[in-house]
Amino acid sequence: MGAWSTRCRTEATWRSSFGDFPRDPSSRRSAVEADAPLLEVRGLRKAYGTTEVLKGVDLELYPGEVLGVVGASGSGKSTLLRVLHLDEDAEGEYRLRLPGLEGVNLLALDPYAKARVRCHLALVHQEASAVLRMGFSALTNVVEPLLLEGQRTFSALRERGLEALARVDFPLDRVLYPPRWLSGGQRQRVQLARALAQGAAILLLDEPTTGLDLLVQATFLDSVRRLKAQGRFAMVLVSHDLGVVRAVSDRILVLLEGRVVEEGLADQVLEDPQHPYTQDLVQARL
Ligand SMILES: Nc1ncnc2c1ncn2[C@@H]1O[C@H](COP(=O)(O)OP(=O)(O)OP(=O)(O)O)[C@@H](O)[C@H]1O
Repeated sequence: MGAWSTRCRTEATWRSSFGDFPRDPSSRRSAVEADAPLLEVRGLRKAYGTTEVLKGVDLELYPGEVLGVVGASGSGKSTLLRVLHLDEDAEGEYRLRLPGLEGVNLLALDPYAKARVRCHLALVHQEASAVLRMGFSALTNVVEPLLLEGQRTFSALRERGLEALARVDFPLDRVLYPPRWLSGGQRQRVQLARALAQGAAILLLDEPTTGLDLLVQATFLDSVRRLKAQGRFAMVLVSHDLGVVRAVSDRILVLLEGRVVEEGLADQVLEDPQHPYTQDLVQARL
């Protein structure tokens, strides 16, 4: 089997291959050394026509950490997430330190191989319709990755979906509602539950709290923090809101016109910003 043909190991396939799914996800990633990046990007370039939007971005994401990405409107944050989710072609190197993918530059894979790798990556998008099927129920949306993997036992799918939804505090009396009947916060929880059911290693969050009222934002961020504490995912969080980024991020990366201009521990970047743009950003928030 070529490296590119690696399959995601959701709970269902894990059980059939290895017995009980490990409850502590860190044991599931024992192949990943704690001090080595889970995700590594080098010299990432992305252009639309003649306009270069990402101009040589380097970044690392370590197991269990949350990397916050901030920057001005148009600096390339969402483009970066789309490239990380393998939705866009780009130049450079992008590696995931996961079994079967060591040494593989994901940007060089063909579309079919990218689709297989994508099951390690999950998106939570400001616009739920970018991730969810708005006409299907919340529960169907959550178990869809398992269906695509070949799971057909209704009771097992239902149990797995309900478990994922409960884990992110989704109201279980609404699991049969389609997303268009749900509130913004509930839609974001469905996306989180889907990522859990999928067994993704990396969660990519694009402005996940934009448009939510403050209380809903706070409870959503609590769920994200809990998933982080449980070591469920490593996460890249894009937000224009420094408060949101500070609430959950271990490190922060600042993008300006497609380049990383500052990077460091969250407290360090926010309390002692070095680049004039970051200084303005922090100042503007005070
Ligand atoms: N599909 C596309 N075709 C052409 N240009 C695009 C496309 N997608 C994004 N761009 C351009 O790339 C640049 C970066 O866009 P991107 O959405 O990544 O920025 P951003 O930092 O996420 O901005 P915002 O905070 O406003 O969402 C913008 O100038 C945008 O117009």
